Amino acid sequence: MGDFGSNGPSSMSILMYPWLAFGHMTAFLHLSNKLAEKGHKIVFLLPKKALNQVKPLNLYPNLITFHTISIPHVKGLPPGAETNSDVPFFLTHLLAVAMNQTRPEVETILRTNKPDLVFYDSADWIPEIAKPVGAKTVCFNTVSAASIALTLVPAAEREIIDGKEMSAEELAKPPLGYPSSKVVLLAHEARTLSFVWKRHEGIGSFFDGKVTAMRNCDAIAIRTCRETEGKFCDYIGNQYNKPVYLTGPVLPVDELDKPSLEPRWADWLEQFSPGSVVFCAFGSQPVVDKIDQFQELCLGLEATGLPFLVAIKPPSGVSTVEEALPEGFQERVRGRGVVYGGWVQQPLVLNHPSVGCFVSHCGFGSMWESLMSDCQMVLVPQHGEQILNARLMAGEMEVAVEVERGENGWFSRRSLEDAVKSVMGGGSEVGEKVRKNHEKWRCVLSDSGFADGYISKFEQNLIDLVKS
Ligand SMILES: C[C@@H]1O[C@@H](OC[C@H]2O[C@@H](Oc3cc4c(O)cc(O)cc4[o+]c3-c3ccc(O)c(O)c3)[C@H](O)[C@@H](O)[C@@H]2O)[C@H](O)[C@H](O)[C@H]1O
Ligand SMILES: O=c1ccn([C@@H]2O[C@H](COP(=O)(O)OP(=O)(O)O[C@H]3OC[C@@H](O)[C@H](O)[C@H]3O)[C@@H](O)[C@H]2O)c(=O)[nH]1
Repeated sequence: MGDFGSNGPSSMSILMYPWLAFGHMTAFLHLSNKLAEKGHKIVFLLPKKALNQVKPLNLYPNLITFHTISIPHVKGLPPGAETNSDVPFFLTHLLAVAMNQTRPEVETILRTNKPDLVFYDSADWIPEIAKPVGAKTVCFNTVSAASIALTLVPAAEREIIDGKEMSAEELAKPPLGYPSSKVVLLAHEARTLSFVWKRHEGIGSFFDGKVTAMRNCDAIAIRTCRETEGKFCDYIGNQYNKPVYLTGPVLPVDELDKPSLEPRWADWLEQFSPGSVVFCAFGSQPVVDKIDQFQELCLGLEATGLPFLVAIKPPSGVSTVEEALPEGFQERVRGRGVVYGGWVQQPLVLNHPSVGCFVSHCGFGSMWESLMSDCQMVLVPQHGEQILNARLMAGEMEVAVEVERGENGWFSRRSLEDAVKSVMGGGSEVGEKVRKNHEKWRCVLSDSGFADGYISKFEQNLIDLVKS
């Protein structure tokens, strides 16, 4: 085995197989770009339908090769479903079943490619098929260390009594030794965690899958940094008794220099004064279950009186965002407000000079992208890990405002309007505080040596792992 890496004569060959969700595939691809920049070769496995969307993000087509995988149909899934974007949230476990059925195809690819390393997050059987071909395995987590530490460590195991739902209080209890009292869930929020321990036929629970994935890998990797989540990473390392490699934020900074925002949005945003537009996006998968909450979101933005652009998937039960809009809404906001159900280039929109505020569901990818932008941030998290990310941003880092919710967990148009106005109007104490703190973090994170330092260390960790 020769020397590896940016300074060595030979490169590592790496296979990547992320969970079938755009938030995960994009994070894996950003990391692939960083490793390709250092001369390593990557074979990237993904479903056919995802190829067109992900391909433009490949900055090193000579080193990163896409290999499409056939995702079999599983009874209960919509016909042709291949990624999380095609599947309602409550059917996600069936997509995991479909991913498991790709094992024979992945095994053949592994035997042919014989990579040095395999990166995965959800396909917990990867170590079983990688070992025989001599590949080392890395479980690369694209979600926050805090959300893993709260629910996906051995100490978070729960005794599930079949047929009995866990109470919200039980769900909210952090595992022994959990290192934060701020990044936690309230009882009503913890209900969104019930999926973690729920058993499904053929695949067990989400908890079982993730713990197996992290127990059996050679190293755990997390897309985070010590400065924001050090104590959670240490906790995870101790729980699994294995190394935890950190990649840092892994954002495609150079791409932002390219003036390639689609003209339809560039032209639309251009009409408004600098920092005046509210951009709202809720990630790559359908997250708002209830049409009423979808409408409160629209009405709250309308009430701010500011120009706004919303990129969001339709709520459950309808197939287009237009069907879900409140009555008369489009006429009232014509010229200053757009709700769009398709894909927009989020990092480029966030960096457009007219955009001054980001209303986000607080997915971990969006969290990094917003930290690197100079937008004010309003958080409307929908599910467990997004709520924890929001606590990290609003509670620990104090860089954002989280929208207030009632006892039932619902937010109102008024609470959204208030949150946006608190960060967009001049002279608000909270608005100034989050702006200042955000600016401090942005300086730290965008320092040229910061991200590069993480990636260099990460590359060295991988080289040592492969040689071991
Ligand atoms: C099995 C079905 O899955 C459910 O949806 C899963 C979504 O999970 C996201 O990933 C995580 C979510 C959470 C969370 O909400 C709360 C937590 O405390 C921890 C996590 O962790 C993860 C996670 C962690 C590590 C890792 O390597 C991962 O790959 C994920 C994921 O981002 C998203 O794409 C999934 O849709 C769904 O609710 C369904 O009801 C379940 O049946
Ligand atoms: O219209 C869109 C929607 C999304 N995106 C991009 O897609 C990515 C979405 O990832 P997020 O992590 O924010 O959110 P998702 O809900 O899609 O992801 C999910 O899986 C990945 C985890 O890190 C998230 O925490 C989890 O919520 C971001 O990089 C965002 O810029 C677009 O570019 N355009």
